[in-house]
Amino acid sequence: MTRARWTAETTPLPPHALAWLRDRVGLGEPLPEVPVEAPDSALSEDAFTALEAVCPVSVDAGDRLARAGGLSYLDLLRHRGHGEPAVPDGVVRPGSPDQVVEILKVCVEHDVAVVPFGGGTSVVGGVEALRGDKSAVVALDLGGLSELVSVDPVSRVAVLQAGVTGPEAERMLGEHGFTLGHVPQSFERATIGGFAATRSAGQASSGYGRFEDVVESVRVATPVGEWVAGAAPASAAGPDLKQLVLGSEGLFGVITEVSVRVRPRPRDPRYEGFVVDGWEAGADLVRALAQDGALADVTRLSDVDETEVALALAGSRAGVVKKYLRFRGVKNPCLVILGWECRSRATTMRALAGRKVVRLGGAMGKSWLHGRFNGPRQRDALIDAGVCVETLETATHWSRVSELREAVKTALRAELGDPIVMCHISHAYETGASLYFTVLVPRDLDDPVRQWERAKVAASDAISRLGTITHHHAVGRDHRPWLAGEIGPIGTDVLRAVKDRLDPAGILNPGKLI
Ligand SMILES: Cc1cc2nc3c(=O)[nH]c(=O)nc-3n(C[C@H](O)[C@H](O)[C@H](O)COP(=O)(O)OP(=O)(O)OC[C@H]3O[C@@H](n4cnc5c(N)ncnc54)[C@H](O)[C@@H]3O)c2cc1C
Repeated sequence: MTRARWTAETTPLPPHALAWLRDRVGLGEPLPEVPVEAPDSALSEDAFTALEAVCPVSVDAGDRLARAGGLSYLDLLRHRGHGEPAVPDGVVRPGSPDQVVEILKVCVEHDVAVVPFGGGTSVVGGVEALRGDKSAVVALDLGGLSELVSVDPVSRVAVLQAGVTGPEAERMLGEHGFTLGHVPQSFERATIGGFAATRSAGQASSGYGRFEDVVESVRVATPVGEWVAGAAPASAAGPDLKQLVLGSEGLFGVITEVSVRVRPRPRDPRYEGFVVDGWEAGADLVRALAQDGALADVTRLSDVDETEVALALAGSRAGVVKKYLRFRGVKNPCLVILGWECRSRATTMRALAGRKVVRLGGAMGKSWLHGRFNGPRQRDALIDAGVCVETLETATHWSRVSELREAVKTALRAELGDPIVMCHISHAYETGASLYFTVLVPRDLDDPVRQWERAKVAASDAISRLGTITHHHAVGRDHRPWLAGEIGPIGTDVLRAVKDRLDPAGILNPGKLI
């Protein structure tokens, strides 16, 4: 596993995409890759021996570097030698929930901080190996908790261990005829425990729900013992404590098992492309679908910039599509992708009737489906080509969606000059929607780290004025400065009180969330 790239093999950008980038964005200089070294491990011999008595532990430099941070743009730069990665002093690999409980006891005893590490796909510094005030820090790699524990086909509930990855969950559930339907763009690497710890949202969230919507219960190892939260499909037995664990980002305990609602595998999934004229018309359309109960499982609206890029990257087909759209009188094309897996296509199509929507058909839908995981790979290629590329996300109410989109674009332009800022809605609700931004700008070779840090602060200030600091990437270390403003001092105190009760020694994931 490498932290510097999404996959071992490079996926080069096609020549037409490179030519378009050079023309529209301008390419920076390729970044020289500087070898990164791990500092010596600070794990004491006593701590190492006590941990090893429970499960395998490694202090190998390669193992530690492979778990030094997540996969944000700045993480990737650090692993190419620009900026300092926080490297854990050891990697601990439990094989069962009971071993996790034991490890936490040992870490309390030996003053060792613990960073739960699922797929390591955090883009907000959630898996930074920060030591806090402890003598050492270990990455708790949950890859060994990789089983489907049980399936209840009558209730349609399955129990999965925390380290199961997205593809493995689908493979194992598929053998029973079920799907979880949770497919974020990080699907290939991210884990069930990570989805739960960050309240993740998949691409078909309008149909299957966000991850917290599918969780029935969680099994959590805490430094004060094991805790199971959630007992029934619905309950009025006080506040929903499992919701306190969901989104706790490894600060309250280590999630070892998650019981989830599953659905029969879709028999005839269908994805189609449409185009509307202009962002406002598109946002109105998605709002109407959400408020009339007519959303497709996958409902995505790209703004003009994102649509332009999608068409530019599509190569030769783009010319034909553009010609057709001109013929249909579309001046500002905004691409809409709709996909039906469990919801009714007929309901959506009835709601579309009478609206000014151009149908591009199944080929465009299929093209989105085939490219749905390309983002991370293309990001590697873009970084190689001298581009600063990163994403931002938020959610807000419908009445503020367009204002927030403009505010983020303005903030980024003020910091970055003339970047391309693409935006899409990928998760829609009756009362509002998420906004997801992708930023492309030639990388500043003198100080590539500071270039993005400044832009991120400006964009986050704009986001937090008008929406939530995060819709699905979570808080981690990077969004922490904005959380208190969103939840207020009492909210912060509540989280701190829970943390103090469950983790009195403060070993779990220091420096994140609160
Ligand atoms: C290219 C890319 C695309 C992405 N797309 C999406 C997307 O579409 N939707 C989305 O929601 N997110 C997305 N993300 C963000 C990220 O993938 C999610 O936050 C994901 O849920 C993290 O899962 P993970 O297993 O990789 O967790 P990690 O990155 O390993 O950990 C994330 C946080 O959870 C904690 N944690 C992990 N496992 C446990 C556990 N078992 N118990 C307690 N705490 C734990 C960690 O300490 C950390 O704070 C994307 C990231 C990348 C790099």
